[in-house]
Amino acid sequence: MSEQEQPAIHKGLAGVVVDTTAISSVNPETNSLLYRGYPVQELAADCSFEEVAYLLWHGELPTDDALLVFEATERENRPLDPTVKRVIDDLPLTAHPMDVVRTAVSVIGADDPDAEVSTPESNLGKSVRLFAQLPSVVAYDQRRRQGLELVEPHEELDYAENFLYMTFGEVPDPVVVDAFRVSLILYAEHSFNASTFTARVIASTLSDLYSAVVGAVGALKGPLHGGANEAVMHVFDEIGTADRAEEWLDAALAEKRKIMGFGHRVYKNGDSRVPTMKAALDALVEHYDRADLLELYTTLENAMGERKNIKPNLDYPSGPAYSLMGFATETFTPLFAAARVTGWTAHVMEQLASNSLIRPLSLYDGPAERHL
Ligand SMILES: CC(=O)SCCNC(=O)CCNC(=O)[C@H](O)C(C)(C)COP(=O)(O)OP(=O)(O)OC[C@H]1O[C@@H](n2cnc3c(N)ncnc32)[C@H](O)[C@@H]1OP(=O)(O)O
Ligand SMILES: O=C([O-])CC(=O)C(=O)O
Repeated sequence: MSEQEQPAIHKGLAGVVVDTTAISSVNPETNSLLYRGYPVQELAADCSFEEVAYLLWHGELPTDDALLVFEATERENRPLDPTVKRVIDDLPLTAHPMDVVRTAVSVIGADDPDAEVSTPESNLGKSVRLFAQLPSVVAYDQRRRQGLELVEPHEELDYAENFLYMTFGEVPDPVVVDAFRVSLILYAEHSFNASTFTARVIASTLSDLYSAVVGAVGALKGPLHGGANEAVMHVFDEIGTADRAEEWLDAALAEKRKIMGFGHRVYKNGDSRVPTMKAALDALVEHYDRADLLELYTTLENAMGERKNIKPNLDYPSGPAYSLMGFATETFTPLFAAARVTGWTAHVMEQLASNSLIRPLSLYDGPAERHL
């Protein structure tokens, strides 16, 4: 390219279509999200999280027989290897829980003698193993921070029930289990978001699946992406009560702060997943009798609409929902990671099935050539 020709720069890759995908379709025009063609709202209403994971990986919902086999495999894979437990135990409590998840995925990978085998069957096996073990990692980390013993997985419980059981030592009310199941389904997949794209970049070098997931966890941690669900709760704590929300927002906007849980790179008119998660939050608010929390939620949402016309994203209702369920705030993004590992690994396998090294160009704007 000559010096005169100035290529278009797509900062943040905004608006750039880099590849095709058959896994999900995010449609801001119709405000819809489809997983393998199915509206996510229908999946959230009728499916278990196991069925949705199977759909993302295989392209079709499981038959009854296939589901039984898949559920049995997931349950067998839940217990953590002693090496993984030991490494978690050795990590300081000052480490963020996302650092624990990132390290645990790395150790699970390093412990796998087939880590370097990259056939579709082997990668599917690794995906199921990570899917089954991340709840054990996340639940154990929350418990150890509270000085509690690890709760071993319960093989008669489904994924969502068992996750809550391992975290809290009991299966909560069905209202809570259902809200949790819905959140996992909504968080599972969202096309070429930053963490999934990170996983695809790593996979495109023909690195292993575990490395791709480690990178994705790192990308998800940031507050402009998955870290926002944790950050929303810090905002709620900072504001305190609904009557202080408008004043807080005006001050935050005056300081040019980004308001966590609002805005989206693709949806500019509202996130398709929010109404479903908001309904789950409403059910939790009623169950726990926390109208005060809902008042704060609504006041801030309305004020943000009036001031900036910016709508909430999925992290806005998920943060307070996870808080009501009893999760520690710093555990919210690990919950997102546990759900999104389904989408990440589906994308790694899709990338590998039709690979091209991901390597964009940049426009140099440093010093002109010079010599010593
Ligand atoms: C599940 C998920 O990962 S969803 C995303 C979770 N992240 C968050 O909630 C963090 C808060 N939100 C944001 O920072 C942004 O909305 C992002 C990063 C998600 C999307 O950003 P972009 O697509 O790059 O939007 P962009 O930054 O161009 O915003 C356009 C305008 O809206 C403003 N804006 C966007 N989001 C916000 C926000 N949350 N608070 C305040 N202003 C905002 C920007 O400041 C910008 O204003 P300007 O034109 O006056 O400079
Ligand atoms: O799509 C995005 O950019 C972020 C998002 O909502 C997600 O990953 O769920």
